[in-house]
Amino acid sequence: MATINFGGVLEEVVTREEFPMEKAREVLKNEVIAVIGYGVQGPGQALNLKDNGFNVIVGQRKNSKTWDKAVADGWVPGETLFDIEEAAAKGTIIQFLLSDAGQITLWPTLKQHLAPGKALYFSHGFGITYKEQTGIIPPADVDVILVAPKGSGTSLRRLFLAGQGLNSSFAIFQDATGRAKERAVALGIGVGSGYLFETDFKKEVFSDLTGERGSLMGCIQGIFAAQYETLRRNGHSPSEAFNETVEELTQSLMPLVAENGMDWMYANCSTTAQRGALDWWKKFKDATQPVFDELYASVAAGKEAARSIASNSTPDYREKLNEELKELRESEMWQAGAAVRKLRPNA
Ligand SMILES: NC(=O)C1=CN([C@@H]2O[C@H](COP(=O)(O)OP(=O)(O)OC[C@H]3O[C@@H](n4cnc5c(N)ncnc54)[C@H](O)[C@@H]3O)[C@@H](O)[C@H]2O)C=CC1
Ligand SMILES: CC(=O)[C@](C)(O)C(=O)O
Ligand SMILES: [Mg+2]
Ligand SMILES: [Mg+2]
Repeated sequence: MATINFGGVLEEVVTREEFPMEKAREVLKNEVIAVIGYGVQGPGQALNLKDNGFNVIVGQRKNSKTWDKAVADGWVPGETLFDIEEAAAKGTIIQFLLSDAGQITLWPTLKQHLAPGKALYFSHGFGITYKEQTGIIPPADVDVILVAPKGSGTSLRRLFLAGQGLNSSFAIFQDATGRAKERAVALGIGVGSGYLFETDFKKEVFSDLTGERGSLMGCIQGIFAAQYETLRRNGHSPSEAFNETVEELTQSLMPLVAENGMDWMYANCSTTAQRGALDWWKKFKDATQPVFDELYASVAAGKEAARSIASNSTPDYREKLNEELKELRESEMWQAGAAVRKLRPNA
């Protein structure tokens, strides 16, 4: 572990330098890693592990679109691709990467394949933390570990192919073999993480649910929609409103934030912009703080989990989500966005 100063707070993290891929391969050399589920995280983690030289198989429902996707990605039925139960039986490490709601349905079946000494791996603290709602209570003689990449499985794969990596958290819920930590860290390195920071299952799920409902996904769409509406109400064209709300942010300003922080992005804007942004950000913070506090409380009370389980367990959950995504896509703002994207010089 390396001790790093994060803004004045010292934290122990794992980097690729002190835990190189060679070491990860050594730790996992006798393991069969069974990746169960081939949705978004499944492909990213399974393909990265395979390309990094680990022994990986995929478990997926036969006669499904994702089974076909797995075949198209190079997994071979009967050799590296199996139905879920067969893969779970073969795996010594079982990466449980079904949707969080899907994990509840499969749990009674999956737990039968958790022979003593195996490791049960999650990429979210959801199933374990909200056990009253999920019923996921692992037997005491298996390791229960987590590696949660902080981003989409799609980005995990893309960044891996570009020679980069997403940061991930890792956690140990249960150490039955005495090897839980080295297994978790080796898997974290193997799936293509940048650096790894330690957490516990509860903190992982509380922060993750807050982040995706908040500034990463929910809040950002809310803020975009509000500003776009104000501009449109005041007679600005869709093109002007979209550029001033989204396109400039994603294409010009966020890359500068990613590169060197907020003050660096500000410093590369006009002094007029800097004056205004420095005056207004605190007002936005104050306006949204109560919403974030409400959100965190809802997460901590298990209400967000309940809502997610209820809506994602219905047979037509995918169609319903797609309908809502369609509504977003067809809103004027995002239709304007589609037109703007087509006009990008490299489009
Ligand atoms: N989507 C992402 O990039 C991220 C996901 N995670 C976590 O990783 C885990 C996997 O998430 P995703 O990849 O988004 O899952 P997903 O929603 O893409 O679903 C994964 C697979 O589960 C299958 N599935 C769903 N219900 C099922 C059932 N009842 N029986 C059998 N198969 C079923 C789906 O067909 C799909 O192939 C979750 O715990 C999630 O919170 C963590 C970080 C990011
Ligand atoms: C991509 C990610 O890490 C999220 C937003 O938390 C998720 O997909 O659940
Ligand atoms: Mg996340
Ligand atoms: Mg999440």
